[in-house]
Amino acid sequence: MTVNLPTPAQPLMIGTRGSPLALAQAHETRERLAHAFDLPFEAFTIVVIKTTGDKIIDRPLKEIGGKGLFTREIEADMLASKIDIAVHSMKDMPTLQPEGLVLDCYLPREDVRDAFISPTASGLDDLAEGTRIGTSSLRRRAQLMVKRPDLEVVEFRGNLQTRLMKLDQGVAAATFLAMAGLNRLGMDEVPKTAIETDVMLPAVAQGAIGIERRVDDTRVAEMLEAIHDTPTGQRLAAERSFLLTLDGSCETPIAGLAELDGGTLNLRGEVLRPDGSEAIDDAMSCPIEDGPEAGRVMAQKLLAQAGEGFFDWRQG
Ligand SMILES: NCc1[nH]cc(CCC(=O)O)c1CC(=O)O
Repeated sequence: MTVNLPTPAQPLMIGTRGSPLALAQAHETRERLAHAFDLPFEAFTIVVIKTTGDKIIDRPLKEIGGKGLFTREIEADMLASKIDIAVHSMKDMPTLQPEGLVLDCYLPREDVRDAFISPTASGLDDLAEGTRIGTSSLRRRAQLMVKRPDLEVVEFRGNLQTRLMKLDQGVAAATFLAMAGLNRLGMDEVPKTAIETDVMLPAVAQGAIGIERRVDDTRVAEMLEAIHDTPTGQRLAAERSFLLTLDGSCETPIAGLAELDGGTLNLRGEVLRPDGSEAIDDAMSCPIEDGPEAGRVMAQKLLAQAGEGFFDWRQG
């Protein structure tokens, strides 16, 4: 290793959002880097950056619109060299990064499944007709409507803690959260049931943390190589290629998951109408290195199958 390592006097600046989950992910990144290079924690500074998505919490995300609601300010600070790396939930990341930035470092992926959260019900089949379910995710709403069109969905924004509080207040009887977030926060006491991926296919990149950097920062590139998890990178390459070809945005219910089995990559994908009136899915297997191509091909197949009109509700 020839790089100039950071020191407490000249720390590596780690940018992150300020939510408890974002902070936990930034701390995990710092721990992994400190461990990999035998550095004290003081060689890293965690910088909390407030994004547009954090500032507006009283409206559904799809009404605010625009890509990168949770990333724009962080990326601007990185381009201005106020921070050196940014830690992101890959699920929330646009498929393309701004000029000058690159995302090619992933930490080992957490549980990819969604969790069913309810203080009273044990699962989707355990809910009376008309029960209110809280979610702000178009994907989860659409997938829920496929299985239980009789339930009522209410908009549920805010961070994990806020959503759990809303359940306690009876705003809804149940909600969905990613298992990954609950695990990373050590929230073992939350009443949850993991939903298998054949029942609810997760969002592309769910459970994965990505670390973004400036393209020309070779020192940081070398450091990040030491903590990069190759299997996670291979899976996300396939999933994000699928998403990119579908042109997925926040207005599009899309699910996708790649899994590795020896040298084989198994990819599943799904597109839905927001009201759950139609869902189209597909699965493919290929050698791991062909994952991105499989993602493209599967997206094109789904687009062809969906046909004219399927995406008409998609705005812009
Ligand atoms: N959209 C918010 C978001 N972004 C990442 C996670 C969870 C952690 C992850 O999937 O990596 C969550 C919350 C949730 O879906 O429960």
